[in-house]
Amino acid sequence: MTAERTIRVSLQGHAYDITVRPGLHADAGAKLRALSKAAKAVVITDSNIPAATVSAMVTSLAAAGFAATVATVPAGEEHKSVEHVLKLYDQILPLRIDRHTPIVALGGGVIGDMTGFVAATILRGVPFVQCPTTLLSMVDASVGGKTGVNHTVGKNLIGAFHQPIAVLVDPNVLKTLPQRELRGGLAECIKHDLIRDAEGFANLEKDIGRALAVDIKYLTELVAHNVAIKARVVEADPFERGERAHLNFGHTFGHAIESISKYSYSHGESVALGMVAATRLGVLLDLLSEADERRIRNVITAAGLPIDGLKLDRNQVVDSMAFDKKVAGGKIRFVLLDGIGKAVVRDDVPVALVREAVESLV
Ligand SMILES: NC(=O)c1ccc[n+]([C@@H]2O[C@H](COP(=O)([O-])OP(=O)(O)OC[C@H]3O[C@@H](n4cnc5c(N)ncnc54)[C@H](O)[C@@H]3O)[C@@H](O)[C@H]2O)c1
Ligand SMILES: O=C(O)C(=O)C[C@@H](O)[C@H](O)[C@H](O)COP(=O)(O)O
Ligand SMILES: [Zn+2]
Repeated sequence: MTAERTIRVSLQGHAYDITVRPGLHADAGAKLRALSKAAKAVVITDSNIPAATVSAMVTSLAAAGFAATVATVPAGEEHKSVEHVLKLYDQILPLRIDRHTPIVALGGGVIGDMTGFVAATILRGVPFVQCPTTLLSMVDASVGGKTGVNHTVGKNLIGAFHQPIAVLVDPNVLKTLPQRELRGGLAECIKHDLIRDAEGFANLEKDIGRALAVDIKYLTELVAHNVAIKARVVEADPFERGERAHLNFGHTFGHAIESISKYSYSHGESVALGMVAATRLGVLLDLLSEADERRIRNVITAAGLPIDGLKLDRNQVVDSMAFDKKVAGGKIRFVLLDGIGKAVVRDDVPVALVREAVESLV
């Protein structure tokens, strides 16, 4: 049996545990009961989450004395919108919840971000629990309290910071996850090691095949490793006033690609391409060696993620980067690598080099 791992996110007034164990969702109700006396709970999920995963959660909540209602949105990034948040309010408000009623996010990052936003805004704020079901949401999206939705102008442009009261990760649910989604999660794992952990990156180069083979023991360790990296960054800078921007490595290019492609590139695929472009920019600025660039391209390829073949209007991609939330004083702030394991932020990158980096994706 794989041991339970607990990673504390120590935020003043908003501390919580991330618990990781195969089979954990059977105990989700009991874990939540230790944090809440509420009589009701609401589960938000999407139309692709296997029925068995949803009913196991409802059963676990009921066994702990929660009368649970399920609210469902259609699956897909294109539904991460204000319109679907309104539909969730329509489903939840008639249930007569109160300010203590916990809302459970059961799904990938789309569900986690939307549920967090609903929880931040309904009745001016109710508690919520992250029960991530994709690798991407286990290693990244469920932690740190960034919640929100997309706008036609760009990714995640509407939202709020709202921390969950617990993150409950059951890696067994990854057995039903499509391979494309598993690969997407590896993009954020690669990102975490690139910005903070050179040794972790070397381990990932060696072991990435175990993730793709859905080795649950390995995936449990991988999730624990990644959430520990993310938790330390979020603790140091919960509202992204400084070093939290490092978690955006690959996202300035990535969000532009995701949005311009109308989400035909998934978040993980867009971040992979974004990391390739940001890596190229690092080489062009003499921060990173070509040998390190080869290692990065190789591990992204080994994860089954794209490094080129971009079929989008390059000017549109560059233009869309102006909507990045890290823009300050009209300047785009790029997260770059100053070697593997170390991130830096630069706001002095010539646009010609940005274009060259985007060209390298074609
Ligand atoms: N808040 C954050 O810090 C943060 C971090 C990273 C990404 N994100 C956001 O997360 C989103 C991407 O999340 P994602 O990659 O999880 O995508 P997703 O939520 O769209 O899930 C991908 C697909 O997998 C399906 N699925 C989920 N779990 C499943 C399971 N166990 N079995 C079978 N199918 C399953 C979903 O229904 C969906 O169709 C983006 O919107 C991104 O902006 C947020
Ligand atoms: O938690 C963070 O901080 C991140 O940047 C994590 C990213 O992986 C994630 O995609 C996040 O939603 C991006 O945030 P945004 O502020 O650039 O919209
Ligand atoms: Zn991301």
